[in-house]
Amino acid sequence: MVRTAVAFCPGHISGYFKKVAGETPETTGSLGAGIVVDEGVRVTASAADRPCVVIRQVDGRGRTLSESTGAPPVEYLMTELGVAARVETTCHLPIGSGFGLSAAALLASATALDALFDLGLGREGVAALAHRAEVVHNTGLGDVAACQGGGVVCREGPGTAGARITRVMTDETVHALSFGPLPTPEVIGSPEQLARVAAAFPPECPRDFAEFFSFSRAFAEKSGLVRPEVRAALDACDEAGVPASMTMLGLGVFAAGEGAGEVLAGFGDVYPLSVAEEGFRLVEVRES
Ligand SMILES: Nc1ncnc2c1ncn2[C@@H]1O[C@H](COP(=O)(O)OP(=O)(O)O)[C@@H](O)[C@H]1O
Ligand SMILES: CC(C)(COP(=O)(O)O)[C@@H](O)C(=O)O
Repeated sequence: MVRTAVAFCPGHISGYFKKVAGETPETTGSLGAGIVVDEGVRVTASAADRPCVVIRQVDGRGRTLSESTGAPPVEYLMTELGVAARVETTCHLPIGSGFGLSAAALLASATALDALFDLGLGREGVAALAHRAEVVHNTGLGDVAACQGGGVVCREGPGTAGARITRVMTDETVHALSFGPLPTPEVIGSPEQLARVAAAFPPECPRDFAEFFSFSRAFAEKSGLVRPEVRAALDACDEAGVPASMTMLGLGVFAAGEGAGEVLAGFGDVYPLSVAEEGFRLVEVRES
């Protein structure tokens, strides 16, 4: 009999953020706001002789587009837990493009490993471990905290333990577009970039969806991260009166409201996304 654990975690589009450098990974993270989206990473895990991670990118119909092996942050989870498994991650959204997929892969993997090996970590233990892996590898700061639940989320403290996190639910559709990756470690590992980002940070939580967009856009403009292709798409949204900003940290744009999908379609493949109602979760444990 082979035991397989399946878990899912939604992605997170960060609209704005500010790094908080604590003494430990637990107290390190970011403040900021973003949208937890219904697409993310699905993980299947089964015991193996040695740790192995397979990353699969699929199209809208679930057909495999590419497959690669090895993901240091996910392997770190297994080292820390002292377990060995074959972990397969599947996602449709592009990796490295500001959709928080490293955090989603970590939360879904830790959830699946917890169930597979009966480790008793629970939601808080899973989130704490995933956050540590993310911070240690510089692949993100606030996405794990955000993906503990759904909604338009504002984080007023770093990390997953005790930070004030508020969520606003909405049935709006968000349209997102990616021109390619913007490697997270390059930005959050650079003191100059972080200083600009910190100076651009709006210190309040947005009251509603519209304010989330205006705060995000003001941040994007001041952050110095907008590149020409992103600028062209933002300009087109402005002309059409569509609220839009840049996916942090990726070379992409997200927009909402009437006409958002049509305007972005002029620039590439658009992902229509719903705001997620809940965060990471175990899907099933099956024996076959
Ligand atoms: N779907 C995934 N499955 C496994 N590992 C992933 C996945 N997405 C990201 N990662 C890990 O995170 C690293 C990229 O992190 P990052 O640039 O922060 O991506 P993102 O912006 O999508 O969160 C990858 O090199 C890989 O190690
Ligand atoms: C913006 C970012 C630092 C990285 O996000 P991503 O590239 O999606 O991993 C995020 O973790 C945050 O703190 O808001």
